[in-house]
Amino acid sequence: MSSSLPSRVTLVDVGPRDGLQNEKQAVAAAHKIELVQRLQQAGLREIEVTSFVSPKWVPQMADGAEVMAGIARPAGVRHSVLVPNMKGFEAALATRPDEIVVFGAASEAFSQKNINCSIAESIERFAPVTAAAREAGLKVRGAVSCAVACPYEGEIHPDRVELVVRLMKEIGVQHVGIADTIGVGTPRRVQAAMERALKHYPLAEVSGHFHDTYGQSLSNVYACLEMGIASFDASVAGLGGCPYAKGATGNVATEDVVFMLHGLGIETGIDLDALVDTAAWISGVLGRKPVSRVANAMLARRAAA
Ligand SMILES: CC(C)(COP(=O)([O-])OP(=O)([O-])OC[C@H]1O[C@@H](n2cnc3c(N)ncnc32)[C@H](O)[C@@H]1OP(=O)([O-])[O-])[C@@H](O)C(=O)NCCC(=O)NCCSC(=O)C[C@@](C)(O)CC(=O)[O-]
Repeated sequence: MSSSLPSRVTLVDVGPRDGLQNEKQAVAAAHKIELVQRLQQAGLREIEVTSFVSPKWVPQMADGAEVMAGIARPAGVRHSVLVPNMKGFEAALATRPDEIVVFGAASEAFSQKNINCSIAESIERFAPVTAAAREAGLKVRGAVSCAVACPYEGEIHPDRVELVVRLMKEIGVQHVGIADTIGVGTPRRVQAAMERALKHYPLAEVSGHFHDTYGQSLSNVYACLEMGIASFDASVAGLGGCPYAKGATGNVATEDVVFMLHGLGIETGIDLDALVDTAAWISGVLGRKPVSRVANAMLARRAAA
């Protein structure tokens, strides 16, 4: 374990994709485009914009091409999109993402529910996608869902995380994101999963993706910082959930992570006030308050001033 924490951390805001994919109400493409714009203005340099999946499975992401076409593409900001297969890749490629994300799972049952195939079949699908993306000059990230536990199978052993990580490495995936899909992970269990990823990928190419269902996500981010991991997914206003993990709440809120990191003296390049404005804005669009403790605290303090 590293003795000092990283001096700089990269946050990937997954709010436009993971955050909105599970919304019951229709969210206009124009609002998604504005969300990306506001995140960029708040200093986010990595944004997961949308996914190119079946609109029958995830209707909320059916406007991926429109959203990608509508966003500004300033230099220095990386825009990623989720891709499950070659059909998704071809649609994604036409929108010029900087990065694609193939998404597998350490649980067979979740793989079947989420992408309608086994883990082995998913790797077979990801192999040509990864090769084509790299050929096109795009970076390929891999997400490993259910790295701690699965909503259908229960606890997942780190051996199973390592297996998927190794298979992703073998097909040329360049980065792995270790995901606690249902947010039951606690620091030592998350570290155990991360250790397996670090057997196959360097520190700079491993990230954490923690849902906050049981309120553990910030502790898990901290546990990973102690290992030297310096990249995390987070979702503005704590938006989100996965349609195939019922009851799972959103990712750790970006504002909460930024507040903790800045408190630790770790740079993010993110303007917390502007981020809180964004959290308030998108929550207003959705007709509710942000889930983020930091956003609510800062908004209450502003209102009282
Ligand atoms: C993977 C599939 C497509 C397989 O779905 P399938 O039904 O097995 O696919 P298929 O190849 O048999 O095709 C069936 C139909 O889907 C169409 N199709 C096939 N592929 C595509 C595509 N890419 N885009 C658009 N359409 C597509 C295809 O053209 C055909 O259309 P039809 O002839 O019936 O009209 C489906 O299961 C799916 O779309 N699943 C969506 C899963 C998803 O988006 N889940 C949420 C994201 S993952 C997540 O949130 C977890 C993560 C990453 O955040 C980390 C964590 O926290 O765990």
